[in-house]
Amino acid sequence: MGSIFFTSAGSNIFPSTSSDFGSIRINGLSLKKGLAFIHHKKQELTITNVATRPRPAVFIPDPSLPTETINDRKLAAWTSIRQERWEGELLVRGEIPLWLRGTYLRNGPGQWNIGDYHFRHLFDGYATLVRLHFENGRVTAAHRQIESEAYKAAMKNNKLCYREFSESPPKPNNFLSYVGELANLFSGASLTDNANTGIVLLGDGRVICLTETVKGSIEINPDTLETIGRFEYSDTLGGLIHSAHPAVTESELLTVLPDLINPGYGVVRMEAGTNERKVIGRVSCKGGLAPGWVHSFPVTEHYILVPEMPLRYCGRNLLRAEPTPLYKFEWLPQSKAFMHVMCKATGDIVASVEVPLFVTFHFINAYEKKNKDGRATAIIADCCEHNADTSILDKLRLHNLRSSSDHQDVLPHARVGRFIIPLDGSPTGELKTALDPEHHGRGMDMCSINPSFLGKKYRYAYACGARRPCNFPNTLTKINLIEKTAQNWHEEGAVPSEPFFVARPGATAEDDGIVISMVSDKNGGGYAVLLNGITFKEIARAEFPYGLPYGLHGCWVPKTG
Ligand SMILES: CC(=O)/C=C/C=C(C)/C=C/C1=C(C)CCCC1(C)C
Ligand SMILES: CC(/C=C/C=O)=C\C=C\C=O
Ligand SMILES: [Fe+2]
Repeated sequence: MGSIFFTSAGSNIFPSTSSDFGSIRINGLSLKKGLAFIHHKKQELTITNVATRPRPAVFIPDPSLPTETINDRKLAAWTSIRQERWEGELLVRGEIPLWLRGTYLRNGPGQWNIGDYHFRHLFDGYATLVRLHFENGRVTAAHRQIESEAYKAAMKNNKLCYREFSESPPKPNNFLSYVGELANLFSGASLTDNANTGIVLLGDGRVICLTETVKGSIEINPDTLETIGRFEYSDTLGGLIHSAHPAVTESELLTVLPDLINPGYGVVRMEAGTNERKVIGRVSCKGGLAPGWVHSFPVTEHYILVPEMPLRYCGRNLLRAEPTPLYKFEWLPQSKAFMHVMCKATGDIVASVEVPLFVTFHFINAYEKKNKDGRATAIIADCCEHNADTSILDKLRLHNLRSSSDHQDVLPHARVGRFIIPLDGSPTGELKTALDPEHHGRGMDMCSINPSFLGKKYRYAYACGARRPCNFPNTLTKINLIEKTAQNWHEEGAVPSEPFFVARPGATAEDDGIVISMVSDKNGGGYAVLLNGITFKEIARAEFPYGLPYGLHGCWVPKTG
């Protein structure tokens, strides 16, 4: 697959690709080779390339391009991107604050097919990056595929070549090749590097896309979205899997590496400006013979928390080529659930407590509860908790996302789960419901906070909630964890992605900023919505000339100078 720029092609512009991604067709205009910048004016667009601007044109989406139509509702969210890359200026409705200067980057699975072969799970898709650049109240946008080895090999060979979240290349047909497969699995050679989940700005300015395989750490250029290459860890720690959500600050990156051979979890720190992870400590599994799934983990000012979910890695399922109900995992309630607390400075485990069974992808935040002498007596850790029910994983199969109608209320219930982990040697911790889940429609995932409050006592969380009936979270919700209330944003038939908080420079109030979310609308279109962080009311939307697939997580690269 060649790189895709818009090229002139008579009166229509097609991406210069031989693939069948489809195309955005712009009539009545011929552009020189290069990136197109598009300014909308209602239905009319002005297209400019770098050399000649502005020239009027009308954007006509190709009606033959697929979007999912369910009961008259078209939704791009669960449909693969239609071309490998695009760049242009968006039509802004409303007013974007002038202080908002910088780039929002969002990662997520955006291509769920290899030719005619269709992936089954949301998490399988090849990574698509989306970029929104805010300056002077205007928004330029782009999307581009991450060129992971897994993606390039699939496109070149027209078949699946690596193990994805739920997909595996076909089973070997004889014993010898089975042994080879085993070796490839345990050396990591057959694992995907499709970095389709997280995206972080390191303290040194590098931007890294992540998935749960260590090899799937890929550096990208935040301006062009170009894949720079694999982020090579310079240490000799190895490790095949890690959390998709490291805790990143200006000075360091902390992450957890589940260890399947010697069941437990390694906790490491990588100083900004280096590629070297150093071990902080290790915690052994308390229940079961395999570690629990660690999609994310919470940190406080002085501690790293390692969650041990009863949804555990399963050696048997890892080896299977065909999918199992819980993919690479198994639900082992008898193995119980634990929270481990590790001191950041020493690596010592200061608490390892049994907690009620839980299922979470995303921890929201955590902080230390202190007594009047300033000593930490407990840790409070909040997460998007799926009521200890693993069925959410099945609901995220593309077939389910594409086929349920709006009227079927099939999204399992979720809540803000609050762990209270005592530091006084008690053997158990608590798991409570932080606020009445009715306030957010009993849907809860894809959370963010004001990043300055990471690890500190905080009041506000932003997340996707539900307006029922629905089959997927369909609201943006601002949770006040002190008042135990929520404010919700909803647009009928639309699917918003993770609300991402950007603080106003100089702000002192926790919620003084804006919240960005990318929305797939019911007509097959898409836009970025901006909400005022305080009022949680919409202040602007920037419309794409096409609908984007659903994405997972974002990061913010501020414009300096
Ligand atoms: C998108 C998301 O939230 C999670 C993605 C997780 C992935 C791609 C996990 C991949 C894995 C394998 C390919 C084999 C080993 C286990 C595991 C890390 C689950
Ligand atoms: C999209 C999602 C859950 C939605 C359910 O409420 C989870 C995504 C996990 C990976 O980042
Ligand atoms: Fe995630």
